[in-house]
Amino acid sequence: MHDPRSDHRSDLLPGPRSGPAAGGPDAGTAEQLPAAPSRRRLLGTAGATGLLLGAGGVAAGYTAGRATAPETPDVAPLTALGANRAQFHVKHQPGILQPAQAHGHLIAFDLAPGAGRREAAALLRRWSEVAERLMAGRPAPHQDTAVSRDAGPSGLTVTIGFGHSFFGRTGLEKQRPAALDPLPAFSSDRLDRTSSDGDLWVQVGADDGPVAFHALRALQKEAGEAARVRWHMSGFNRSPGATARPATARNLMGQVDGTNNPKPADADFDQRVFVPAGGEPAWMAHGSYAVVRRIRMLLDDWERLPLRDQEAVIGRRKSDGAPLSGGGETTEMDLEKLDASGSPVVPMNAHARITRPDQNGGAAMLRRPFSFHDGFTGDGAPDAGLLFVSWQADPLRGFVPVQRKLDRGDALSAFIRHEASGLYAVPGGAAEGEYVGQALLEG
Ligand SMILES: C=CC1=C(C)c2cc3[nH]c(cc4nc(cc5[nH]c(cc1n2)c(C)c5CCC(=O)O)C(CCC(=O)O)=C4C)c(C)c3C=C
Ligand SMILES: [Fe+2]
Repeated sequence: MHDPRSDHRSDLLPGPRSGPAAGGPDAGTAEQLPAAPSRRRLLGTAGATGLLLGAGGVAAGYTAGRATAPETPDVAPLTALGANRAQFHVKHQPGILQPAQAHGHLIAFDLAPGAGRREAAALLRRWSEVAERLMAGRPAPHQDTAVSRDAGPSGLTVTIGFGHSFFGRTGLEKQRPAALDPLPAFSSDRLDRTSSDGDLWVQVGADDGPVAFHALRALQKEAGEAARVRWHMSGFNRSPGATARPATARNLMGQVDGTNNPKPADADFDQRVFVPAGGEPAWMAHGSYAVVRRIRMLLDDWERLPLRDQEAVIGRRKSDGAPLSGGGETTEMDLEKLDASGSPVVPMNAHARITRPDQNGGAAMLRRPFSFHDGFTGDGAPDAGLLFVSWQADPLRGFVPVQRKLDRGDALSAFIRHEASGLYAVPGGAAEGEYVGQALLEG
């Protein structure tokens, strides 16, 4: 029997392409609502009972490999993209292990004055219901706007986390994880506090723009009187199918970005990314900590840089992401290799050299970013860059040591600016009949 709680790869969906998070072939087995031909059969014969997809038994509380048809039996058959469905009731919340989708929204809320633990619990219950329904391709529970109708779930994921300030507002200080202590200040920070932090954080991703917007709007409306939007950012990635073969994503500087992400098949993947079952605090079992940074790219400066210099900044070739020491994209970087003049082929301040776990006491994180573009500044420069989202079991053993190192001498830092920051505790997935964060709010 395949136990979804013993193997997080059962949480994974296959994207139509590989992504920085799931690492392509390592993305694991997947479930999809059937694409066009088999969906016809689904609608004709299996609609009420659902269709068994993929192998596997059911661990108590979590969804097995079973998907039910969206409640729109009159619509035309879905494409593979539209039919792609992530499960809500899984060990790790959706939106961590799946390849980053084409459309993303990051949104933070503050609890309204007077709202406390009771209101927060009711809100998390409502958000969980919205997420579960929309991720299954069903309408929102209240006054659905039809924005995503006909599109299927399109790989929609909703991920919910708690910021440092949430615990004071709800009288749950004793439950606040030490790992949520504010990030240290970094010398390169240029942070706008109004678009940083927040009591609650939600990540929405989908491979269809209206599907992502629909979910974002439904969640915002369900916040009702309990919480108000503090900040919102939207981002994007390449659309599934846009490249001829699954390829690691490129960022807006044109670099192949995500090559050396930890892979779910790595022996230490879980240990690096997720809080273990017996970890502290208990309500964070199977959860993870998300570091969010809005990093503006100074693209005018970057694009003026000759290709050779751009490659030296990262330590990898721009064409295919291969290390400057030779080989292909996935070849191990040779840090010792010298050129004819005796200098390291991969410069000492190259970003891909100094971010490596072996240069940072083993510190590692799963990067699952979105690009952003929010127009142009007064001088015509694009307000564009990376919505950097990293996932780790402990930020003090993931993001913090690496960012400290980058702060001291990263060749990339001349071309980027950290403009907003957040750190959130993202609990494990909700079991069937439960809501996200229930163990915290009712524990
Ligand atoms: C503190 C963590 C990191 C920040 C902030 C960060 C910003 C950032 N990175 C790129 C582009 C690339 N990063 C690459 C590798 C890489 N970056 C980090 C961490 C941060 N990056 C890590 C841990 C790694 C992997 C190191 C390793 O194990 O080898 C690469 C190379 C390809 C890859 O492995 O992904 C690129 C390219 C940008 C543009 C950016 C801010 C805008
Ligand atoms: Fe990086």
